[in-house]
Amino acid sequence: MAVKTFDDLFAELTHRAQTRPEGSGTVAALDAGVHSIGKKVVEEAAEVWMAAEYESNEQAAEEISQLLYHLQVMMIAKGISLDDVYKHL
Ligand SMILES: N=c1c2ncn([C@@H]3O[C@H](COP(=O)(O)OP(=O)(O)OP(=O)(O)O)[C@@H](O)[C@H]3O)c2ncn1[C@@H]1O[C@H](COP(=O)(O)O)[C@@H](O)[C@H]1O
Repeated sequence: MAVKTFDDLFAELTHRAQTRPEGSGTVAALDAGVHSIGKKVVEEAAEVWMAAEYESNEQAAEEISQLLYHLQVMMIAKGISLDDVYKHL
């Protein structure tokens, strides 16, 4: 099976937001709102930092994946598209 890319995850989360399947953590996070998502972004960013300093690269990579997930949830909550972000890269 091919690995999931950043764009694949964004498409998946956008679909979750539109279809609102029961039990989706993404739907729950979106319903909780920007303030709550923002706290998760900061929490995961701190976990990335700590894992990078004190844990293995594998553990750091996992924390980075979680940070990317929460950043995408924030983008969807705010109506920010991939292109809105990419144009600044
Ligand atoms: N990639 C992720 C992903 N990365 C991180 N997370 C969430 O981010 C949180 C990470 O939390 P931690 O590991 O720090 O553990 P924690 O602090 O104890 O977690 P909480 O108590 O805060 O929930 C968890 O709540 C995870 O559910 C993710 N949740 C979902 N996805 C993917 O998003 C897609 C949609 O998921 P659902 O909306 O849940 O169906 C699926 O492909 C999932 O694999």
